[in-house]
Amino acid sequence: MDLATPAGFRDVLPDEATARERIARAVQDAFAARGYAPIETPTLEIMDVMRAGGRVSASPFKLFDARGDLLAMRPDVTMQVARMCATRLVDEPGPLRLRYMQRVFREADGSMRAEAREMTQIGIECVGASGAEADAEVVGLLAEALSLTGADECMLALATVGVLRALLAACGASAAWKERVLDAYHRSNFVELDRLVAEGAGDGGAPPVFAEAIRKLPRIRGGREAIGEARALVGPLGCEDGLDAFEATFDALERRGLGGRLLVDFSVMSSFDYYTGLVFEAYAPGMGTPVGSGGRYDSTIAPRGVARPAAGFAFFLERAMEAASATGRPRASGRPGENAAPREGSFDGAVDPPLRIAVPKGSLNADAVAALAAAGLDVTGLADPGRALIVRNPGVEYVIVRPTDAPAFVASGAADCGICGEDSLLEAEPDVVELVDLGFGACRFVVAEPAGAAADTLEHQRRLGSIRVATKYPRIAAAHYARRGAQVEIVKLHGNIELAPLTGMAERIVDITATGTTLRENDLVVVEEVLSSTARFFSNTCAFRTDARIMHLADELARNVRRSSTAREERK
Ligand SMILES: Nc1ncnc2c1ncn2[C@@H]1O[C@H](COP(=O)(O)OP(=O)(O)OP(=O)(O)O)[C@@H](O)[C@H]1O
Ligand SMILES: O=P(O)(O)OC[C@H]1O[C@H](OP(=O)(O)OP(=O)(O)O)[C@H](O)[C@@H]1O
Repeated sequence: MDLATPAGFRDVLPDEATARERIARAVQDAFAARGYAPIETPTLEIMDVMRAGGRVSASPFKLFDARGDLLAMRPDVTMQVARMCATRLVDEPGPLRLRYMQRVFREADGSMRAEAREMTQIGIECVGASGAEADAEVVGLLAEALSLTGADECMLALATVGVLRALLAACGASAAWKERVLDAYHRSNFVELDRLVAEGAGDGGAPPVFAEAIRKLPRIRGGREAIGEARALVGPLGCEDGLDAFEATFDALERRGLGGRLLVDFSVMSSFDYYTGLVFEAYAPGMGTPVGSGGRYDSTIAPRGVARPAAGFAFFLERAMEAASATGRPRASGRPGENAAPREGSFDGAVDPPLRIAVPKGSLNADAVAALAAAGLDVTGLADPGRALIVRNPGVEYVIVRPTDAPAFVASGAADCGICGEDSLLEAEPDVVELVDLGFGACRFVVAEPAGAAADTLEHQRRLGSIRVATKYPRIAAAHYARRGAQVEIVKLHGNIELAPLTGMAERIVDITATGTTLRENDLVVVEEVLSSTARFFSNTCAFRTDARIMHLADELARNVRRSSTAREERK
């Protein structure tokens, strides 16, 4: 008999269970002292209810019940509370102050399979109260709860979603363009945002003043002054929605003594769909994923058509305990835990732990090293590291990775930021901030088949209803064929993809081509274009928000890209 626990699940031993019990009691007591009453929600939830709030976190376990309803083990509790308030609590006079501590079930995405699939969510919802004091109450309680767990070095990043909504509503762009902008915000893809803005009004985009504001907004960050910066950006366009309330909330939190733990960051709204005002996330030093998050979601609870104000948060007990006990990831030098406060954009290494950058080996390596050197980093030893996998220089630490692994290193927080091809990011779909198109490593993804095989491929398709497509990039290939509505069977290979149609293993391939030499030498021809790719500089989401050196480096890299493209233009 195999005595293992299911993947992503674990037993909790007495030591840890005792600590969990103590912390949970302290946190629940603190919530209760503020008038929050306990609730419980079902472990299984109807999928449609979960989806009512927009994007849902992936639940690893779904099943049909005997009535034919599609159920999921809850990945989140907020939508369940919203449902509870819209139904059985609908006639209760507000404000309702509710607290919970429940297990939730999450599917770790792609490369992050080592993550837990069962976690303990502790949260509150405050329904029926609005205004700065209500918002500050919620944020203040998150800070207090995290302190009670021992994770008192957590930083809180705040934003309000009203500004972006107002910009999109007023800009006059096409619905499709606005949808793409929102999607780029959600995916924290600044490169795509820049591209959409550059498209211009002619292609359904926003006129330049609005487009520029939409591009700049997620880059606004700092302390209180960042609110003023946002105001200066969107005020002239009449899009200050929610900023007064946001400022009042910030003041109220400062009055509660939380000023030193607050970051204003308008990219935080990337992660949310159903929020209508304040949004916030809590980051612990050295941890690659947020410990908790929350916000105001006034229109979600709309019983009998009447919206009810609501705000809340949830945090993961396990992550908070990890943040408290440690220390985050092991660091080769510098003291862990020091990188909580937003830091200045310097690389002197005197105070800060070194910035850790994932650098691709292989064909992108030389250009990546050159770009980092041109941005002012000390790249000594990086071009020729021998068998060393980590190169340490003052203020910076390079981890040398296979390009396909770079997204996993950065998304998990094992590296603060990194470089790899856009193709690797598209394939891994990691939760990272995509910051700069570095321009090098240009290649195309194409569908190819042996020259003269078109008729055979068609016949195969006609007889069997699908064809076999070999690729190293199953997600990119599947997305391409899904867009075209064509049925294929994907054969995943790790290299020398061209062999597949030459040996009868598949009819076609989806693969990278740059010079076209490999296709030519193997007598393959391109039958479709899929996408083109260049190298990207990208960042861990928490590191991006708490470490000012990353934006500084992104700015330097982007400036150099612009400089070389201007020089190229001038030479023409
Ligand atoms: N002709 C090309 N062939 C392969 N990759 C290219 C080419 N041109 C540019 N690239 C970029 O370089 C990256 C791959 O680099 P490289 O060939 O060194 O690694 P790999 O061995 O294919 O990947 P891994 O080691 O991660 O499996 C691609 O992801 C792509 O972004
Ligand atoms: O158009 P070209 O300039 O000839 O480049 C294309 C070749 O490069 C890539 O292979 P890679 O070198 O990454 O090796 P792999 O087959 O092991 O992936 C790709 O898979 C092609 O085989």
